[in-house]
This record gives sequence, C-alpha cells and structure tokens, in this order.
Amino acid sequence: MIRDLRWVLGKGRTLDGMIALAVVAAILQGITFVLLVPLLRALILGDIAGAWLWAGALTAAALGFAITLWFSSVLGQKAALDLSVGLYDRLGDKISRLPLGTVDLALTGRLARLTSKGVMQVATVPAHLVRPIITAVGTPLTVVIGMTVIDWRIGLTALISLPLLAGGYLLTGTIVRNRDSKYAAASAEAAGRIVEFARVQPALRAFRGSASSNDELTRALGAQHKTYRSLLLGGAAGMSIFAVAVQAVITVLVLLGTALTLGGSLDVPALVALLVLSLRFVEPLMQVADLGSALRVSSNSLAEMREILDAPELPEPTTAAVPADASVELRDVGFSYRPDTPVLTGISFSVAPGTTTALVGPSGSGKSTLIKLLARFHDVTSGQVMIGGQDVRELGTATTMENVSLVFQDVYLFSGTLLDNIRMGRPEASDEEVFAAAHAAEVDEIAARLGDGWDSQVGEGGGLLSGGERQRVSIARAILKDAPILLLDEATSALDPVNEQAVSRALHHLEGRSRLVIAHRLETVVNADQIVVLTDDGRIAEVGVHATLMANDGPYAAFWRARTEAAGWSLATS
Ligand SMILES: Nc1ncnc2c1ncn2[C@@H]1O[C@H](COP(=O)(O)OP(=O)(O)OP(=O)(O)O)[C@@H](O)[C@H]1O
Repeated sequence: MIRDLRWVLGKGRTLDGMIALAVVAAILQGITFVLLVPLLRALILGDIAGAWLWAGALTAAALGFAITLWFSSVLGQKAALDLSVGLYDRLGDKISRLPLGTVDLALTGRLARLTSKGVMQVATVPAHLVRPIITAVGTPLTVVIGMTVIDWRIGLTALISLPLLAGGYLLTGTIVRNRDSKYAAASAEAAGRIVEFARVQPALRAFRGSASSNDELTRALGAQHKTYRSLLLGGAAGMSIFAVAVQAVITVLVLLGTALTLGGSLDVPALVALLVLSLRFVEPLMQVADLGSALRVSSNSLAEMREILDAPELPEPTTAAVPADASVELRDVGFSYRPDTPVLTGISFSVAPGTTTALVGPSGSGKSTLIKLLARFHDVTSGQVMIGGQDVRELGTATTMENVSLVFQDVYLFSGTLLDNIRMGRPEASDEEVFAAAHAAEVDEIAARLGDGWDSQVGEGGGLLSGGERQRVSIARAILKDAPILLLDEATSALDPVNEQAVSRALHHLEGRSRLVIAHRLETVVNADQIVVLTDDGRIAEVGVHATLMANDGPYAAFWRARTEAAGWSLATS
C-alpha cells in the first residue's frame, strides 16, 4: 500500500517525512507513558524532589510528542492533497490515452465511484490511517521496552502477548475483509439494479410493471441487506474477539504483577505504576482493529484505480505516418473482443477517395465494430486497417482521428451551450465558420426554438435536445471538422419524418468525402458506390453495387426484399 501511495506521489518525500515524524511521535508517546512509572513511584514513596524531576521529564516528552504529532499531521494533510491531485491527474491522463473502445458505460460508472469516494478514501490514508497505525504499534512497543527495563518478567510477558493480540487482529481482519467484499459486491449489484430499474421505467409502466425487473431489484436489495447484517455481526464478533484478547493480556499482567509483589520481588509502588502502564499499553492497540479494516477498504479502492491506470494502451508510433489520400482499405481484418470469439473474420475491401460505401448486415454482424476499427477505437486482432495507404497503427490515434469524422447513433453532447458543442468539431474555427456549419446542418432552427439561441444549454449528455436534434449537432461538428473521411451510422429509422428529412438534408453537406455508412435508409444503399454485405458471423457475404447484387439474387437481394416489404412506404418517400 505504501509503495502504491509513493508511486502516486512520485518522489513521496512528504509521505516519508510524515512516516518518520509519526514514528518519533509514537516513541515519544510511549516514553511519556513509561515516565509515569517513576513519577508514580516517587509520589507514592513521598519523594517530592524525584517527582518534580520525573514530572519535568514527562512534560518534555509530552511536549516533544505534541510537536512531532502536529508536524506529522501537517505533512499528512499535505500528502492527502498531493494524493488526490496525483490520482485525479493520473486518472484523467489515462482516460485520454485509453483505447476509445474500452471507455464504455461500465468504465464510466467505475470512474464516477472511484473519483468521488475512492480518491477520498485513498487520500486520507496517510493522515487518518498510516499515522494512527504507526502510533498504535510504535507506542506499545516503546512501552514494552520500558516495562522490560523496570521489570524484565512483566516486560517479557507483555512482549509475548503482542503476537496473541496480532493474531486477534488478523482474525478480525479476515472476518471483516471477507464480509466486506461480499457486501461491496452486493452493493454494486443493487446499485446496478436500481439504475436499470430507473432506466426501464417507461417500458415497465407501458406494460403495467413486468414483475421480473422488480423481482431482480428486490432480490438484489435483499442480498445487500443480508450481507450488510453479516458484515455488522462479523465486525462486532471480530471486535469482541480482539477485546477479549486485550482483556486476557491485562489479566495476565495483573496476576503476574500481584504474584511478583506477594513474592517480594516487586514493590507495591512499582506494581501500581506497571498496572497503569499495562492499561496504557493496550489502549492504542484497541484502535488497530478499526483502522485495519478502514485501511483494507482504501487499499481495495487503490487497487481498483491501479487496475485502470495499468490497463493496456494502444501502441503509438514515435513519428506518425502521413496518409497519402482519403482512401480506406481493410486487408483480411479479423477482430474479437474476447479470445476465441471472433466478431469479424477475413474482411477485405477498399473505399476509393470521395466515394460512399454502404455497410449492410444483420444485427450483431459487426458493422459498428468495423466502423470503430477504422477510427482506431481498438486495434485489429489480425490483418490491417489502412487510411491513405498507411496502417492506422503507423498513423497513430491522433492522426487517425484527425482524418475521420464520426456521426454515430448515440450522440453524446457535453453540458454546455449549443454553440460550444458544435465548435468542438474544430475548436480553432472562427464564429462565422461555426455558424455556417450550424446552418448547413439546420441547427439554427434548434437555436431559434431554444430560449437562449446559440447560448442555450443542451443539458447533460444533450438531454434537452431530441435524438434527431443531437444528430444534427453532431453532423454540424463533422461539417466544421471537414475531415476527409466520414464514418456514419445512419439510424434515421429511429427518427420522426421531419427530423429524418432534416438529418438527410444535413448529410448532403458531407458528400464528397470518403464515406463508410452503416446504412439504414434504402436510398443510401441504392445510391452507394459500393455495398458491403456482412453475414451474421462477421464475414463478407457480398460486395458490389445495387444492380449487380440484385442480379446475383444472394443475401443482399433477400435483405432488400425484406426491407422493401417491411418499409415499402420509405421507398415512396425517398
Ligand atoms: N464492447 C464489446 N465487448 C464485447 N462484445 C461486443 C462489444 N461490442 C459489440 N460486441 C459484440 O460484437 C458483435 C458485433 O456487434 P456490433 O455492434 O459491431 O454489430 P452491429 O452489426 O453493429 O449490430 P447492430 O446493427 O445491432 O448495431 C455482437 O455480438 C456484440 O455483442
């Protein structure tokens, strides 16, 4: 854990300083406790001069303890700040370098949890956990040494009791850790079910509440409740075991001290003083169990962050190649998300500069995956994806992205103004260029409808706009960006006719680029320079133009017949 913290902090001098001062503070606190023995002894024996002397020494040690504790607290707070800044920096930096294909909803959810609760848990480790744990261990050790100096038999007994207490602590830890991870898993499941429950509300209400989704949520909440109860019971049992171990040690020390006093080898003042010391000796240890389980929770969060930070990135070339033109070529491309489950196999075709290729295939045939490979969301498992005669791995992610514009179904707008969202296509564009792109994509009518025109907020994720409006904003971005290659997922089937026509007109402004389109509109398919038909297992079934493929009477002709029968009206409107 400390190694991981040091890794986040870089040099970690603040952390090292805090640890060194915490060790000194723990020893000074132990010495303060030990000095109680001669002080009490002097007081009981009526040695006033001696008592003053010991009281002075005790005050000096206590003062030293307070000062070092204060400095180590300050360093602990500084380490907390450095840690949170370091973690946010590293996570932010990593997200910008992760393959886009891996930045999905699951990762977003994990990051939301880790950057809120997780970072705080880790940042407070030095000040609130490491330092108290050093005190909880260093102080009793110093006290044991002091006891040994006063009476070696009592000291030795206290020393031997330490492994017993450590055993009790470990047992507590094991019980809490196992139950805590079960509770964490049940909580994550319950949180997922609640989100799902909220998401499917429209469907649930439309179908008068299908019981299954409710059942799942009830089951997940029940499991969470059960694991929480088990965690509380386990934690209480663990604490009790530890407390019993502590009491046993005190009892043994009292019995031994009494026996030694009765035997005449220990005087009464020393016995009283040692008994006081025994109580102080176990006091810091009592905190260890609590601190230990908190430390484990923080260490789990840090491990999860490291998992994200250590996730593999796409290799980037030292010098990015330059594409010769706007052509696209796939050479025997194979891809799988998981080992041994290929999604695409043996895909080869080219898109000549300025032409349109329509991708057609059943749901799940890999059309979106293929488009994402071209934008380097992932690297191929085998074969090559080329842009302008260069492998995208030689172009690197940045150059690849410079050469493509993406207009996808699930357009995500960031919460900001309409204009800012369009400007994102080319941040350095002038206002005139932004307005021209917005006008071409017919976004100006959206601006006119919204209260604050171009400065209207679009809401988180663009939630204040309709699906078709979000798509037009995304087309405006693409027009502004003016990249030579357009990757488009049409999805106009999900739009109302007015929006569909607006999107369709907006897309005309993106003609002239090399276009690879997941085609849903029959008009796009029939007019495409080339149609690539995929099979349901991600292979190429046919490549050609509409007339040839219809004449072949193969899978494409079957697809065409099915579509025109199902949506004959759309031919009439196109
Ligand atoms: N991130 C992912 N991780 C694992 N498997 C995935 C992932 N994305 C897609 N798949 C799987 O890859 C296959 C192809 O999916 P893809 O979305 O590319 O198909 P598609 O032809 O675009 O489908 P649709 O027309 O329904 O959008 C499917 O079996 C899908 O379940």
